[in-house]
Amino acid sequence: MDIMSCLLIARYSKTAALVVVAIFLARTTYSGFIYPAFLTPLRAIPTPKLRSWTKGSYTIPPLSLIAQLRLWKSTIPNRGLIRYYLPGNQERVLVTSVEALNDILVAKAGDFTKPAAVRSRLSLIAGNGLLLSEGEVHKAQRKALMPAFSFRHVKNLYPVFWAKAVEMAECIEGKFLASGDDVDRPPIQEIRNWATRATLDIVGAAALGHDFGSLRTAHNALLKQYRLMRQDPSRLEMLVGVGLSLFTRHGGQLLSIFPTRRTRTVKEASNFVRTFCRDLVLEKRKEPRDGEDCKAEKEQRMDIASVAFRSAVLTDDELVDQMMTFLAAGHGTTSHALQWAVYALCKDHDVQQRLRDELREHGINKETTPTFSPADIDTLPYLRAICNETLRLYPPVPSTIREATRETVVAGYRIPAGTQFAISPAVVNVDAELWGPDAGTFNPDRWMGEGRANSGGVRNHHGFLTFLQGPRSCIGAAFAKAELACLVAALVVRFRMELEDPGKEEELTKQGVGSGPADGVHVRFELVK
Ligand code: HEM
Repeated sequence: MDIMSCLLIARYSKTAALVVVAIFLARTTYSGFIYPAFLTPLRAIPTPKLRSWTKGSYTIPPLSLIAQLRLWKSTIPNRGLIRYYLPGNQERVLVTSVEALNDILVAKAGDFTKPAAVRSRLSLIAGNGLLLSEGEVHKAQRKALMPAFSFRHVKNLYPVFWAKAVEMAECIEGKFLASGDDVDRPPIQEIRNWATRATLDIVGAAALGHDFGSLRTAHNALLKQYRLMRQDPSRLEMLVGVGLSLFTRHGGQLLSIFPTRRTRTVKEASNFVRTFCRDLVLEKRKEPRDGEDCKAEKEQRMDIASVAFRSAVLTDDELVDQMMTFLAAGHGTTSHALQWAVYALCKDHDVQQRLRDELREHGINKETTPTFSPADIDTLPYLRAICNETLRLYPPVPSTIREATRETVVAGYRIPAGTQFAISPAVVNVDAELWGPDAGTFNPDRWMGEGRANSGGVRNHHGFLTFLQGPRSCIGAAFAKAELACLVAALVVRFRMELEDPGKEEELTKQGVGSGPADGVHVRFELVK
């Protein structure tokens, strides 16, 4: 290359670099200052005063994101909506009133979907099943699956929940020590470990008709794949994501196309789970074709997938996606709920003892467990109250997102298509206007007494948002509540539980799916005599 060419390249690369810097500065100024202050069509909606381009509206770093949302809700005067900004100054709207919730979740539910970026990220973990389908496809899938998730049918699954809950307690006690295991099992164990294994086994047996046996084997291949899929993006990926967000709303989606080590690992793990579910469907397909006995046996299968399979509405491929959805939506969430329940019970020994007394009064104790009818679990008011209060104060899905697909109106504000909303059970479930002044404390008694068992005394049913409301509410709510009740009962009847560090305080921190106590809850188990 001659000297002239070198000089030309140097000159043009300098110009190109200057152009990139200029575009970057112009975009930053526009999206960081001009747009949110003067141009956004949402400027009538109140917004936090402080804002920076790198942190968006999150300007109080020691506060978790959830704590920050709660602070805005209680300190910024608003009429149901608060506008805030993510890092990179992407705009989002927090929904704070029951009227606005009703607009988005019920009255105008058809005007909202999960954003495409969220769907494409979640589809790897949860398949393209009920959780992520939209419109008419969703309606048809929901109709096909409703009978299997109805309370009447879920009751048939209680024995499975109870058997697995007892197995978990027995494992903690050390009943199934493999040779080589420590015979003097230490009394302190991490609840997260057992909760994850128990809830995977339960969703396997009750929703898929397959026993993973993960309670008895520490290393489960499927659990490993879910751990791999939950990897957070690296710092570099996050930085690139924020950079991309300056130019496009689809930065997250673009990022997932880059073949980084993380995206490759997540795709491989997703394929593993998909292949596993496909094999299960093939097994179901191959099963008894001949013989009345086999047919009768098949018809007795109560697991959710078998019921859906018998209805013959879903194709095999659709069933594979639904199975992936049940696995993803059904085990982490309940595992987190159990971890929070144990944490709350360890924090209040009177509540723990009162529950133990109730269980015993109803004839449930370690020895008489086999004669106990699992369906009785619904008849224990205090157990139910504790589970509901745990789900209220520590919602395992602390927030979710909706995007307007067309221009619409929410809480009286005109909302353009593309506006994103944060719907946060973690914020709404502790609203003092709905729950009273003790909304932020763990108080199972709010669910006790005349007419309170199902409402907890909340002023409006949208105030309990743990399973959302409306046509996109959790289809597995009855399943999850009964499962949690069995798991809690089986632990409390057998053990007196105390935190390893009784002074430890835990709070909900993360947004999105799956927020458990940060340290997995280290508990000292003492056998109840
Ligand atoms: C404590 C446990 C659980 C909690 C807190 C929970 C919470 C939720 C929430 C908040 C949603 C709505 C998400 C959104 O649209 O943004 C949802 C949807 C869903 N959940 Fe659950 N869930 C739990 C357990 C389960 C279980 C055990 C299953 C199945 C076995 C399940 C299956 C589903 C499905 C299929 C959907 C999609 C429903 C639809 O869009 O029509 N969930 N869940």
